[in-house]
Amino acid sequence: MFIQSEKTPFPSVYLGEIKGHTLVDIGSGPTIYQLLSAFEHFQEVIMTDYLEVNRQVLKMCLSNEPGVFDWSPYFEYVCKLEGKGESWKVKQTRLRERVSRVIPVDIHQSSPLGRELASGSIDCLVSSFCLEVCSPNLEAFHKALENVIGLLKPQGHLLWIGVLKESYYMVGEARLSVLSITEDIVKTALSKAKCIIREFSTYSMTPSMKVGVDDANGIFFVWAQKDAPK
Ligand SMILES: C[S@@+](CC[C@H](N)C(=O)[O-])C[C@H]1O[C@@H](n2cnc3c(N)ncnc32)[C@H](O)[C@@H]1O
Repeated sequence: MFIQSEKTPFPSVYLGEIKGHTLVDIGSGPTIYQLLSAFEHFQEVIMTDYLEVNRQVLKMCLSNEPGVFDWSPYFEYVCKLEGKGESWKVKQTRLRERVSRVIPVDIHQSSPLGRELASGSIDCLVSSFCLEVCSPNLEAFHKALENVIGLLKPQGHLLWIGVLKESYYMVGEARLSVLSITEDIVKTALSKAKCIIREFSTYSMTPSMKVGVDDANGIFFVWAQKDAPK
């Protein structure tokens, strides 16, 4: 899934309001599109996934091994949006250099990154289509968000993309269940996880995007900040 335009998502990332040392992508899957703008504002980027097979694909992609998916149109498009006249190849090389590790994650553990990264140590998290897809019920979804937010420093940033009112999606012949969530559910979960919403926007699926691989209604984009302890 790739939706990025002049209006969505996260214009603040382009303005450099969100920056720091470490950016961690939670549940990266085998994809890198979700980092193409945000990574520029951090010195170290860490990608994560639950599945070893996805971590292997990412490592192959980052070391430019033959036969990996061609992300060049995505790089080209993001370079165009950023409007700096930069070559997509330069950006691609920079991303490869900036990602220091691809490590396991389990959002259902109280320390989702185990011993690799301690709670309260991260400046910014990105996560796309992971929490709602990997949580069996609402209680697990709330808890997973709390676990993930626990990784952030006080006032650390969360850049979160998810799907609204989706109950399934297809991967080949396999029909995978998704926890169907609404905008209100996302906002309540953020409040329970002691986060302040800085931006919240939604994108409705157009009829042309409804091609039978899922029953999603829309996408949400959130920029939230972990509340500092009083
Ligand atoms: C729908 S994919 C999203 C991948 C990618 N972020 C994207 O935007 O396309 C969900 C990802 O969550 C991972 N996942 C599954 N169980 C998980 C868990 N318990 N904790 C963290 N990630 C998990 C899956 O392996 C998968 O790569």
